[in-house]
Amino acid sequence: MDYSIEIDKLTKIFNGKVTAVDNVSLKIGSGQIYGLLGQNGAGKSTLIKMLTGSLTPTSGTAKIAGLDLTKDSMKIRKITGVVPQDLTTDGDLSGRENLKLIADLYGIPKKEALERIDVLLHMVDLYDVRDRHAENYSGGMRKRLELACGLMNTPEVLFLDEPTLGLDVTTRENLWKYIRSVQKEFHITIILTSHYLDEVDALANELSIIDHGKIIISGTSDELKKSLKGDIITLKVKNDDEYSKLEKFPESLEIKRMETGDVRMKVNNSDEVLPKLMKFLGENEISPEAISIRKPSLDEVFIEYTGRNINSEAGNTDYAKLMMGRR
Ligand SMILES: Nc1ncnc2c1ncn2[C@@H]1O[C@H](COP(=O)(O)OP(=O)(O)OP(=O)(O)O)[C@@H](O)[C@H]1O
Repeated sequence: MDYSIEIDKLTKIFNGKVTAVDNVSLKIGSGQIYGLLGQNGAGKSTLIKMLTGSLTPTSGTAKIAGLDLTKDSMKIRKITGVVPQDLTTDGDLSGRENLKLIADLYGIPKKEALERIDVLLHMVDLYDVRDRHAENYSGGMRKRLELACGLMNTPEVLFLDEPTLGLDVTTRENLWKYIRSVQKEFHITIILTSHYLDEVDALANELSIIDHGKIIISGTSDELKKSLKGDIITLKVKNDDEYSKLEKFPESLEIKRMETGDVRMKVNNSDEVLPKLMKFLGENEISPEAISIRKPSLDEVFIEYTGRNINSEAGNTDYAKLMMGRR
């Protein structure tokens, strides 16, 4: 396989204390959208900043399109595009002026720059508002302008750091359309960081889960889901005694207690197992406050490998929940 990015034991320790990226090794194939999925503070931005040359690694190496991160940093800047988390475009300039500014920074000849600006403005559907000040764009339009800026130097590799952060659901999904079309039109490799499971699931051909600076698991979304080998039943039990009794349930393939105190049980087929579980609960006088059943999904993968929900505040609203009403 042809690799766009080869990372070898990359580490970043801030102030000799905070290990933001911890010994990461990863190979990313050319021409795909690769997702780096992790909670806030997991180390995604730090990894991207090292790969794009804005942070020096504490140790380790990486190659971008065959170029060495430490030796060829200038060349790497020329062949990579970055759309950072924060807005970089100037609100006092129009969309077109912002793109012109980037073209000047890259030293792109004027005629070529003007042609490319038009192509990009059409691509992100901003051509009609090209002369409007960027500060008057909506959140989604502004992000699309950022995307176009990241493409101005026709990069081989494009880094998108939390591209839809802070956007509403509809605008996020709309932006996904543009990200897909960029990858399709330009055949470039896109590295996308996100803490939105649905985003990574929808866009990435392959992904890695990053937690506390480490890569926990990598693969396609389907591979990761299949690795769960079964359905998950989560029970909110009252105490250790109930947990000990539950451990004896014969149909359970695996059972563990989460940081939240919930019990997570893996079973082959929840449809068949559930009636048996209900009988077992009754016979053993276990009365959980809630039971939820989940088929393999990317959020389940995240919980399985990190022990936590990716967005604890979001709660469990996504899941089919079976409440038992015994509060
Ligand atoms: N310049 C810095 N100095 C000290 N610590 C830092 C610095 N930058 C990041 N960190 C720490 O490194 C860890 C990883 O941060 P990073 O921004 O890479 O995470 P992230 O996964 O991108 O999250 P987010 O999306 O919220 O930015 C965090 O603990 C963060 O506080």
